[in-house]
Amino acid sequence: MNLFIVDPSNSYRNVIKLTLSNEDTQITEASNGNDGLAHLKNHKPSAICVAHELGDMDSFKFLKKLKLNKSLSNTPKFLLTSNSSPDFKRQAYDAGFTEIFIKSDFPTLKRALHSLMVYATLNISARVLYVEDTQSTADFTSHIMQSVGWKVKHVKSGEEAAKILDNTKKPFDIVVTDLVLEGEVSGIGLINLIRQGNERIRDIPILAVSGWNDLLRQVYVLKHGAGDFIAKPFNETDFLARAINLIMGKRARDELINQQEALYQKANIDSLTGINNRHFLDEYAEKLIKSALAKNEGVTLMLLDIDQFKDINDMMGHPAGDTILKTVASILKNNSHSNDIIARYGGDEFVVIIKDLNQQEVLERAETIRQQVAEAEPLGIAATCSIGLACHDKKIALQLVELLASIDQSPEDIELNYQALFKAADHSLYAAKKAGRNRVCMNNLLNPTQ
Ligand SMILES: Nc1nc2c(ncn2[C@@H]2O[C@H](COP(=O)(O)OP(=O)(O)OP(=O)(O)O)[C@@H](O)[C@H]2O)c(=O)[nH]1
Repeated sequence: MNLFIVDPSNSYRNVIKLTLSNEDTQITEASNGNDGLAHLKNHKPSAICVAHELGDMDSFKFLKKLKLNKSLSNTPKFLLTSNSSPDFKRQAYDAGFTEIFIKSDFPTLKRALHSLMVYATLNISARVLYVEDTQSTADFTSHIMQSVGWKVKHVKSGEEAAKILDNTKKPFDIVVTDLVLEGEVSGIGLINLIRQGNERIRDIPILAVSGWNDLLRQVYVLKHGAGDFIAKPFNETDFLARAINLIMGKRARDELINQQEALYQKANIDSLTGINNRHFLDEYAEKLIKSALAKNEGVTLMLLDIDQFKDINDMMGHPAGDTILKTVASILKNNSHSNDIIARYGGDEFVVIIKDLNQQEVLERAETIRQQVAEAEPLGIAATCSIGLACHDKKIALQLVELLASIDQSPEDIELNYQALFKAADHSLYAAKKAGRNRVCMNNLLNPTQ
């Protein structure tokens, strides 16, 4: 960023240079108004800082003369003054200064210049869906966006825009829409379509453009979900600043979502196998089982343990053991339904919670898994597993309720929860191991094996 300072005080200019020495800012300077104006005839800095007393003129006169230079009309002009009286400040704003800084308040000046620098060096690329029915306005605005390197898709109606949003694979960074459009869908209609659309489009920032600069309409448009509003005819810098703010805001939100997702993954996903970990299981299994039991749905807890895994590790090495763990996880995934929970409980032990299958179906699923593990032989290594099941199936649940009723008890009186199912499945697993491994055992809670 280039900063131009006009101040007669050599030492003050040096202090500013020192203050901004850590920023990526080139500073040029002049010590009086005429030298400053002469310099600015051939240079276009990113911002101009002017002291009030310039020796040969004051800052108001300086600014008046500077206004003749149209190429600087969009350049921010800052007044550096020691005069903090409200009247003086008002005069300075009336004269056209963008912002006023108290000379001794270096931190505030530094923050303002830092923001300006971030913005000036912001080289964002963007895909824009631009909806405007008047060709001349569309040409002018498209040119503004294309001149900063944005890719603009221009259409004239809300219907065309909706179709493109539906079909496009790569999402747009922003939708810029006029309120009056060709066809039946208005700009506000399009905003509603986007905000109430599918999850791929409903968060796209929207900049609404209108020929009517009327407050009620602005508020109405913002309430419908536009991120900002700009009235025609607009200034190029104003338009781009609003569009960039919307795009950057969306990017910041997306980054936050990605960070949350990464945190979730770290906390709940087993890094070796990519399936849920014990933390996730402890958090959600109880809720899932409780809700299944409350609705009298069947629920099964499957506990799978690789047989003599320690020997495999010892003989084939830890990395080979890891491959077996990954193979078992993918077999479990391939045999699961979307609402099952699959987790690596720890070491070579896996848990699957299955909803609403009867005993026979659960046994068949477990048997398939056992067989596939035995046949997989990753890296040519034979491995088997033992599976313990605790099945609380629907029919049994009803029998249980009847049984409890006959002894004057209700289902709430018995502890049928995650811990109980886990314990029962663990008994089954123990039974499977004891009976020689590579087999499935079931414990139906009403007829425990132990
Ligand atoms: N490769 C690998 N091994 C692991 C990992 N986590 C735990 N283990 C090993 O898994 C083995 C688990 O063995 P155990 O469950 O005690 O017993 P086992 O050899 O499987 O015998 P049974 O269960 O009685 O059939 C231990 O040797 C652990 O060191 C891991 O992430 N990768």
